Amino acid sequence: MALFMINRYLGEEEDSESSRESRSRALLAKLQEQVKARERQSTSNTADEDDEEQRKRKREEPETEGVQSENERKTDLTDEVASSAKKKKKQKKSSTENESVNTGDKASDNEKSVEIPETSESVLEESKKTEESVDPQISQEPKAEDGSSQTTFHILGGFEEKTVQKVKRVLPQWLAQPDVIQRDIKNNLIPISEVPGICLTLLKKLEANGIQSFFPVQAEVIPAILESVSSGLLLGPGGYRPRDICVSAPTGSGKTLAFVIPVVQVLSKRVVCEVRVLAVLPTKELAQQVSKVFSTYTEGTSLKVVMITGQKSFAAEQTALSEIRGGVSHSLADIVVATPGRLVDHINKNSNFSLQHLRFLIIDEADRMIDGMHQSWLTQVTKAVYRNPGDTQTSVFRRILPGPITVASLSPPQIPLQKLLFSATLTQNPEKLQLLDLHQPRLFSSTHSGTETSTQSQEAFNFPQGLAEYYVPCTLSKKPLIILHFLLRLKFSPALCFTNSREAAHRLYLLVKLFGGVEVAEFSSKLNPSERQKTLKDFEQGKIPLLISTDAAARGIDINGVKCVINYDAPQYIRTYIHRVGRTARAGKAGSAFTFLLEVQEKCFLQMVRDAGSPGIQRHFVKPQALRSMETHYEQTLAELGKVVKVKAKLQSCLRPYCQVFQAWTKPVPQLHK
Ligand SMILES: Nc1ncnc2c1ncn2[C@@H]1O[C@H](COP(=O)(O)OP(=O)(O)OP(=O)(O)O)[C@@H](O)[C@H]1O
Repeated sequence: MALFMINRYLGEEEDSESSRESRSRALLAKLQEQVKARERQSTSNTADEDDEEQRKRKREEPETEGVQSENERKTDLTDEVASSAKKKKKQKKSSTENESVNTGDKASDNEKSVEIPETSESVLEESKKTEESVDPQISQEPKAEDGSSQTTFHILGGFEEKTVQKVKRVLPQWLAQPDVIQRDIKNNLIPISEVPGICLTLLKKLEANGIQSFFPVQAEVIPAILESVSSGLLLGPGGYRPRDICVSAPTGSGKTLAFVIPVVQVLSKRVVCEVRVLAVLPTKELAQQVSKVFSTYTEGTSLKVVMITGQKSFAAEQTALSEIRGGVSHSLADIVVATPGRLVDHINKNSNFSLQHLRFLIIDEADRMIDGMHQSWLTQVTKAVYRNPGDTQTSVFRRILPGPITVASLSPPQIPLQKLLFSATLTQNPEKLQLLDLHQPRLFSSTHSGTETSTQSQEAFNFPQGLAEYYVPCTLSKKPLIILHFLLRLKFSPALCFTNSREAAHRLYLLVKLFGGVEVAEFSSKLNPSERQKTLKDFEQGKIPLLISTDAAARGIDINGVKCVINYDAPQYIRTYIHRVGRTARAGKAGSAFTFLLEVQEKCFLQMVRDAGSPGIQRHFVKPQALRSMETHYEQTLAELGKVVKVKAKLQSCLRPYCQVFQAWTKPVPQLHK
């Protein structure tokens, strides 16, 4: 017996007219009977309503001239069937109040299925469909009077409307149930002496640097890292592998010290200088910042911190990393702070740079570092860590890639590699985290709704406790005026203002400078590293009350005393927003963030911020009268700016050929090979 019967639709011409006619009539008669029977059953009220509806529909249908055609009569009948279906649906609805959305949708599908069809064939098909969905009893009946089965066409690839069920996120246990870190810094300070395991030397250093108490993230994470080295400080028993640690805590909550303190303490017991800590950060500025903190806490010890970010020449970095003594390379660095690009360069081109003794791999701004994984820096690091040296036999230990545990794999002792991840916006995307190849990770997070989050479609993040968020409804032309109003009238300074591009930052910088009355500087990748460093220093020291920046200063940069962050251009991504506004309200202090929004941006932006778990963003409206007195001068400044920009553009086009010649001159001469 055939499993499927396939009926081919042969078109109207192919079908015999008479048999088709008789079949139609038979079925319609049957349907008519059933409809009447159902009508009798239904309550008079509902019948009245539906009749009225039907009459309305009929009135709406275009009047056809002449005698009513066969098709129209059939359509009327089909409508009757539909109306009876509706009645049944209404009855059902009233009886079961809490019917699911799906049921409702099916019913609406039924309604759709009785829309006026064009051919008699489709009339039959449609009426049959209606019957099937309305009443199973009726659906069994469409058979011709002679008892022969009906020809049915199964429409393949039809588009039925279905409500798509919202997919609930199911997070792995470690992500869904993290160790909770308190968000409120001020009320959860822990005196440094109360945190177990920290040596006296470090406690003294902390005090000397003005740290009396630990912030919540430090009080939780420092003991956890110290505990993970307790079963094998540097060299553990075979198979020993501590859990990797992930930390997701708000911006400015003190994550840097949370890894610097335990790592320095662990390393203070080392005998031979080898690269045991590698901290990878996305930008030079951040690497410099972290390197500075490491240097502060390693001062007075034999531990060496080396930064490889490309700020110095490759050769200079090579010299800082290792030296050759007695024909053998010796490491001069215990802690290496690097940017991914330069790190990969050293792994591939510097044969004396060894990561075979690496104990801690610190990935700060971890979500950003995962996104930048296209450079495959992590794969290169892992390869370098497990690269077997030539003298494997004579080596005290042999480092092999972790794999299935066997007696053989457990016997030789080896240094475990532990990953420490930090971010204010650590991703919960398991696919992305998979790239990091974490070992039994343990998460510390201040997103309290660990389990709730798992049911949300969007990730929730951490916002600093002291942050007040505002949005400023404005028009494009009024944006610069509002900035000037904030700085000149409301004295919102020091203020860090973000734009979405270098060009926008530069234009705004020129405009504010020409307007006068406020010292302003710009910060972007256009400046060279030393210029950037100087600008940040001047801003921090209060010499510049307004710094206009691209997202180059959005992440991780710790500038003391920023009172106000202004999003001149609304950020497109929630992560960018969180990092930008996180440049204020740091270390438990208060701060404000203002986001300028055009009317078209408001709805989406506010939704995005709310979905991300913002405690609340308020409206800050700037009255037009407040700006009026500045308008004339502003118009003049705009005209002046136009001239300046034109002159600059001309100069640039004139200078371009000279620049090209100069570039050609300064290009290194290719080496001639023999
Ligand atoms: N225990 C502490 N007591 C006082 N100040 C502290 C303490 N810990 C950190 N700080 C200060 O808090 C500021 C923010 O710290 P840090 O830069 O480590 O924050 P973060 O969490 O890394 O922020 P981001 O996510 O923006 O990078 C720094 O200026 C730091 O010196």
